[in-house]
Amino acid sequence: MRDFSSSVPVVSLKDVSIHQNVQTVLQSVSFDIDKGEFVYLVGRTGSGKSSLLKTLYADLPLRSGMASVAGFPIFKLSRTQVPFLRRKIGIVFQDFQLLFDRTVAENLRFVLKATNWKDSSKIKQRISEVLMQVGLDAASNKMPHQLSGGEQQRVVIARALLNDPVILFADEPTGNLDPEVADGIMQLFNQINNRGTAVLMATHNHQIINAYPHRILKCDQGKILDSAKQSFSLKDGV
Ligand SMILES: Nc1ncnc2c1ncn2[C@@H]1O[C@H](COP(=O)(O)OP(=O)(O)OP(=O)(O)O)[C@@H](O)[C@H]1O
Repeated sequence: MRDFSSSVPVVSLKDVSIHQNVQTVLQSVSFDIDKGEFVYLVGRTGSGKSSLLKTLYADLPLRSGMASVAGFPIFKLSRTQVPFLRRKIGIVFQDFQLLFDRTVAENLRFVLKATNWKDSSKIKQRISEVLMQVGLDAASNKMPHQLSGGEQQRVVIARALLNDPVILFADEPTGNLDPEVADGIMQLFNQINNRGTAVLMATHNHQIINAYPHRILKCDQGKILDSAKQSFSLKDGV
């Protein structure tokens, strides 16, 4: 069992409400995620998983409650602060969102340049490190369409790792993949987690949760249930 007691949580929510326009999607949300923790986010379609994740990476404004992510207070976070928050976190979506007219290396270089990396030898080295980490060191000069779906997802994960994030937010990262490919991606997330990066992953995939058990947060009727505090059934709405 790892000791998380001495560290400040990488995510801390106290009495937060999650909104989509005028709709309140989740209320009275309070939980912490510690450094290096792996947490699943489950719940039926429309229960608020993506809205919660979007709030945490400042794509949806937080309008009530106290929350910090990677050391940033995100209540009314100003637009100018968002890029600084995003440098401390990694985001992985189900649909890969790579730039399809550029090579893998150029996709990664684009992000490093946008986050103020200047030294071209350091850029090259970092690209090679993250591609190695996701098992794609030979794919640097390939175009995304020359890669399989699983490989494209690995590039997206490599991209999320570029700035050495304290937490990865992943929204259904295995949703479009075959079971074996999804399993490989899960193993990769676990390796990344074992190196100390926290993970919050929204998923509907029961098999994955059973194969790789971790703490579970469940969006349920406008509230969050936390497996660290109470037991609940996964059958309904995962
Ligand atoms: N862009 C949007 N504008 C307005 N309402 C939205 C928007 N996106 C989601 N919603 C609403 O917010 C609620 C929560 O949706 P959300 O996408 O967070 O659920 P989810 O649990 O991620 O669902 P899924 O498993 O299908 O991805 C739903 O009622 C949905 O209709």
